[in-house]
Amino acid sequence: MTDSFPHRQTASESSQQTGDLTGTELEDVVSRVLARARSRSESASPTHPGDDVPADDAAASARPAHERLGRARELAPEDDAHVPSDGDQQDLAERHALRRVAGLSTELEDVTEVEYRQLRLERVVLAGLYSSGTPADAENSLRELAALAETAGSEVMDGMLQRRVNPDPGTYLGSGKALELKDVVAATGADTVIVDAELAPSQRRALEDVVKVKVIDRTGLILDIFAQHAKSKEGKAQVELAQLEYMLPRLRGWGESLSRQAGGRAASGEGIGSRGPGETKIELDRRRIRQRMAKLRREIAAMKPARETKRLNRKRNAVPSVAIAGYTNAGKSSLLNRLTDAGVLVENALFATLDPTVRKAQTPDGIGYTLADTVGFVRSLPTQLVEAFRSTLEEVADADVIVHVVDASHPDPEGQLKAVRDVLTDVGANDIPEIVALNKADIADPVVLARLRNHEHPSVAVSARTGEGVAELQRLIAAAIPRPDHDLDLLVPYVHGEVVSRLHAQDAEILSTEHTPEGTRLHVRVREDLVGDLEQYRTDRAPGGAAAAEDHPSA
Ligand SMILES: Nc1nc2c(ncn2[C@@H]2O[C@H](COP(=O)(O)OP(=O)(O)OP(=O)(O)O)[C@@H](O)[C@H]2O)c(=O)[nH]1
Ligand SMILES: [Mg+2]
Repeated sequence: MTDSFPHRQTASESSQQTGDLTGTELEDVVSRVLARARSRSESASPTHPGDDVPADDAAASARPAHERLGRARELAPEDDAHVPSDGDQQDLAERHALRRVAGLSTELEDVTEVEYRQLRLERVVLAGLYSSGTPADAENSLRELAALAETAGSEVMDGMLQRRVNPDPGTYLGSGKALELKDVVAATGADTVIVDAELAPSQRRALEDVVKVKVIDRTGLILDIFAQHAKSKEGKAQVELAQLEYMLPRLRGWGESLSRQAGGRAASGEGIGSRGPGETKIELDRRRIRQRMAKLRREIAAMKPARETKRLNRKRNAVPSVAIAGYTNAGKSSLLNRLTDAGVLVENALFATLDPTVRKAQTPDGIGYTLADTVGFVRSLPTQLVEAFRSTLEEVADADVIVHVVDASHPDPEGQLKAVRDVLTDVGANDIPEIVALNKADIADPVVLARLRNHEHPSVAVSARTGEGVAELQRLIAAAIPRPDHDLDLLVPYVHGEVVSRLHAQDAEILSTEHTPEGTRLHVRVREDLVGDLEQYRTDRAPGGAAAAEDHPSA
């Protein structure tokens, strides 16, 4: 049917005129990107798109690895099996129990709800441009977009890439490609197009006018995922703020497509949705959005002190802090679970973690430290989100050591390393000592692992799944965290036995212990904050310290 359209040229014609990929190149890329979507629609699963784990994936893992790589995934080419070290994945059950059901809401309570409803995704077609990079780069980016779309709960029907030096200022894609996209949309029955870029509001509108379905961009999609996943009060507020910020300049466009959706009813002026927002309404909405944003900013600012206090407390007690950072789906939460038995949510989805967890951990020689899980990073993380999550990311900026987790089985681990480092630089965390954990070593290509190990120092190949390399990672962490550095000789009278137990509990390195008639003699290394408390027991600097201790027994 599409062949009858004059703009559908043969591959070679079109590549001469618009600089598209050649026919085979394009076929190649798209077929690889969409292999999974296709295999899924062939299996014609009657269930909800999000519930398709069993049959499909079992079949996929039975196929040879090179075929499985064709899955439209940044996601692992694997089932979602959990290993015991993942702990109880209660959050996962909860998340899966709550699925979106489209089109249920009928009444709009306030303007923000309009936007949320606008973003509800179902069957989507992806579209991207590639200018300077290789086809492989473009393919990776489109794969990632497919994974993001799936994480947001939609089904990817098809994808298109156009080779073009600069985006079309009007419709982003060239006008011919835009029409072609319209055909693909019609042929697949898609209701949404997702563009792999941040579109200017006018581009989004113009493209929407061509393809006749809703168009959203990468930023809108990521914001949508964050909105679905945020759980804590602060996380929710931050995401809403980012969404509103993103929406504000685009308000007019949303309003228009909304009134278009209302269709005939709007024209005949009856019933719900008939009052398409006119200019005045939009002005009003803008003001309400600004007010809401101001309120959210105040709320977030008010939540900050609690976090700050906690962090300062940790600093005061000088417990070393380690932050786990890395690209989304790299296995950060899995690794945290491995290192601490935390039972943090692990999911083969992008941005599973939005509410960072801080856990206690210990080096093999018993030095305590905190280990913080963080929000995953992604290429071109929307600036609105970097802003909104700055306080979360500050947790990283404040760490003594960063464990940078990379998915070594990913097609472009170097690109992920760079994307993460860009954000780290953004939040001022670039000079913190970094340990690179090359995760998923169980399924990674040994050649890639070797290449990464050569370039990244210090680095270690690990598998959160099998536990391989985790002991080595623990050793690297132990070597990197600040150690207690005050060397003291103590004599603690037996009546003050609690001091000795406190030393054991409090991250002191106890180098020697000797029981003498006067009390316990210890040679220890402690952190600054303990030195004052121990002054009265010191035999190295304060001669007669033991006697002093008798005079002023500590509480
Ligand atoms: N084969 C293999 N899979 C792993 C390994 N580590 C994690 N995974 C899988 O990778 C997926 C993502 O793991 P998570 O721990 O949720 O990743 P994350 O970095 O916390 O992801 P976000 O929170 O979404 O940013 C899950 O399906 C894990 O089971 C590993 O060492 N080997
Ligand atoms: Mg996580």
